[in-house]
Amino acid sequence: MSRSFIAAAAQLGPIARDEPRSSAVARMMEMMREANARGAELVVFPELALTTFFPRWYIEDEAEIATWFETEMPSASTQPLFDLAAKLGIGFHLGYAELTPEGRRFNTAILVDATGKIVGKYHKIHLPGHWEHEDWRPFQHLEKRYFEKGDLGFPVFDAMGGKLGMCICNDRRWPETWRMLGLGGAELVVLGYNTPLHYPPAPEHDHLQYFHNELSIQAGCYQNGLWAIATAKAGREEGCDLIGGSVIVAPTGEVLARAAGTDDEVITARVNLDRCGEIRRNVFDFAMHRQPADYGRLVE
Ligand SMILES: NC(=O)N[C@@H](C(=O)O)c1ccc(O)cc1
Repeated sequence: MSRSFIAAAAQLGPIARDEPRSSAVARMMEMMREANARGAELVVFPELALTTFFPRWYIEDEAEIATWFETEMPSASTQPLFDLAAKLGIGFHLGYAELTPEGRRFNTAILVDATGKIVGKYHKIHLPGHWEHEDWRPFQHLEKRYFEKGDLGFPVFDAMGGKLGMCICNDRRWPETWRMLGLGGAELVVLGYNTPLHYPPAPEHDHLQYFHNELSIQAGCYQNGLWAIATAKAGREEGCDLIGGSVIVAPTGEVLARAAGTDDEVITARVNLDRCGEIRRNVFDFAMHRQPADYGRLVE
């Protein structure tokens, strides 16, 4: 497979609380067709792409919590997306809430190859928010309540003629995420996010949400010499505004494509994995310049 290909971020607008998975999947299939018509070989969908962002609600009933989770993948409602991808010969990345056969709950992302086969899985490690209902918040962010911390580390997979890694939403703000993926040899990191515009613990930073999104992704790309495709679930979802700003970023840190709105929107750019060398053979040649003996405090 060529190491230079067109890739797409397929940003989703809001998903209503009562919107069935089949509807979200139909919207994603329409965007997959558009991406394919624009020559894309890889489509990146957001975090928790099959439902509304349910961690904004406090739920005690275990049976009700379970309704937001997938027990199999592909499932009956996602099979059409897998079938279309295989028919078009296009790979994709998808985020969803996973309930394992052992009863464990993860915020999960998968990588699916051009034949419709799952070739990689990641469980979100940096879970933001809180565990219990907090009255003072206008909406909750209960990822710590509903998900276990990921147990798979930061794996890197052979795909698209190169090395691909994944992270999810809050992970993108942590330099350690990008460094772990970079050290693992990742040439492209794909990720999805659900980021509220209003940040209740520090509302004075609300106007910086788009900036901090790009700052984190651009720094991660440049400092590790890799590509990123970052896709939002965006728009006013059940009264909560989520940022858009999906981007495709080069190893130089340059933004090559950026979503303009906060609804369903496909953006594309050519990704040439060989361009990682522009950075990895120069300023961030890890073997030549990195000094791990002096970084001990990082893992204390
Ligand atoms: N889905 C996520 O991981 N979202 C987080 C993020 O974008 O970092 C996030 C943003 C704002 C909050 O108030 C809480 C969590």
